Amino acid sequence: MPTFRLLRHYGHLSKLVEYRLNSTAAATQLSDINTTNPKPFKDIPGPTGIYSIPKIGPLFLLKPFSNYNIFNIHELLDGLCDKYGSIIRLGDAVVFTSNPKDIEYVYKNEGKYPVRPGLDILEVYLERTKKEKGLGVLNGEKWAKLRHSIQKVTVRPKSALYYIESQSGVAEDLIHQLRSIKPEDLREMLFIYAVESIAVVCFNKRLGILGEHVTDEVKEYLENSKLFLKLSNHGFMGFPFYKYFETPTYKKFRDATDKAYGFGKVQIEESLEKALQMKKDGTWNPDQSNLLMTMLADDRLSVNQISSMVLDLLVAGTDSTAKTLELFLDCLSRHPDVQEKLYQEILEHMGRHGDLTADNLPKMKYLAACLKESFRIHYPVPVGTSRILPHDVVLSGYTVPKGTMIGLNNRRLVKNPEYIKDPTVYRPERWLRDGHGVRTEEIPSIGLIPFSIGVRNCIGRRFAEQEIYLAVAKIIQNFKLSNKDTRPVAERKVTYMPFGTLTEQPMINLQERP
Ligand code: HEM
Repeated sequence: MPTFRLLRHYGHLSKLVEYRLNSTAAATQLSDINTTNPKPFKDIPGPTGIYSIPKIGPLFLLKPFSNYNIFNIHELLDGLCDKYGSIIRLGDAVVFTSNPKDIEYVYKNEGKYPVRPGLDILEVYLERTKKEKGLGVLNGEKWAKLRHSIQKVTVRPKSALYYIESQSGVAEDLIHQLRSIKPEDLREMLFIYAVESIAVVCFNKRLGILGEHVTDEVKEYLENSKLFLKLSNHGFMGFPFYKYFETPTYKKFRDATDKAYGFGKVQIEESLEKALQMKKDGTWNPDQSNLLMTMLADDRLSVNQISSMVLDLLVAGTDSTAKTLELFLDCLSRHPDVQEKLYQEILEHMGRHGDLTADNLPKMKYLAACLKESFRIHYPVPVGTSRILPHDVVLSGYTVPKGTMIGLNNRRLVKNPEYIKDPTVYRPERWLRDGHGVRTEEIPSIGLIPFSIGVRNCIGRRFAEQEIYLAVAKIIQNFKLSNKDTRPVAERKVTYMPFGTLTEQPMINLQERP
């Protein structure tokens, strides 16, 4: 998610309570909705007393009044669901639901221009520095226009396959690096891998940062992009003073973002120069996927908009993928049986030394099942996505007024024994289909949607999945993973910053296969 897109959707209770939109979008009237006599909003179960004070009540659920903050908000929500059920109301403007029917209903009613709660600190930064807003910050028609231009080259099933060969080279370099690293360096290495891999898509070139000698410039970029993510999270909590003056946190955020953007900008300028030259010379083959060229060919987009969009993808596409990889490898390292089965699939389709290709990737069904199960055990985001609808809806029999922030709690849904057998067990087989295309276990189709669905779903899904498959297939082809920590996967604590990451460093041992 675009990292900051994700940041936009989750938690931010102080911000969420502000949302009551007066949308003019075409509205489905309550009378259209399949419900009779819905109960009023105020009857939705949830914490009462000070917690239900309009606007500020939900803030009392968080630090310093409790042990919860934006990083462990999933634990707060779990506790509330245990107490109140699948739909809960927080204060006067926030609802979370893990009822699959509600989730489906919200997506069906999200409208042409779905709205997610925003990440204001980034928006404030972009406005103050007079930078173009990317997909991460836009809404309405402006969002739709930009989305339309970019999704042509990102969401088609084959979009990512165009890059598979170059990204496979990045995975090869990762293996080389993994041969000599200590377990405690794995997290950093996966982050660098994710940057290098998405850069292939964004700039049509290798940055060359997955090498022995990482330059100071690259180190600075890595540090600042991490700081950017971390501070974006901090910006969520409490009253948004940064909107009115430059608070110390805002200043740190501003400096980190300036530097992270600065690095990306240099890359973009170089790549744009080449792309413009190709356009001039007529040497660009439009059948060849080239994100920058496709955007340049769209006269409706300015060069500044293109730059900001590419930066959006770069930032959004790194931490998300790196953290998912980390959680996935941690699951595999605790399940030698699963690893062995996956290794056999790799031998069958890729061979002992071969690569993942556009031909054999679709055959790797077990690999895909393993990733799905990893997403289920450690949902990548603390809830799911969220929406602010332009009209009233009825969820779980209660009226939910327009403008309410509706958190779709898919994370909770895919851990609920009502819908998933043995939810704490890592069992990729549950995602496999039999010869008739039927899943071995019945699972609600709306349950596991880590990239979300609908017109505002994750634009980078194909790239993220491909980068993860490339890395994991190569890692399992070359190493046996083990873990000194023998706790079951479901007991591993995850912190959301904003993507799920192991609270304790992953301590995975990589043993070279003979
Ligand atoms: C495992 C990795 C990833 C996960 C779990 C993830 C998840 C998500 C989710 C849940 C959303 C919100 C969708 C919604 O509200 O309906 C989202 C949006 C988005 N993601 Fe990802 N994402 C990942 C990787 C990426 C990558 C690699 C890129 C870029 C190449 C990317 C770019 C975006 C963008 C630009 C949006 C905003 C789309 C919009 O608002 O139109 N994501 N992502």
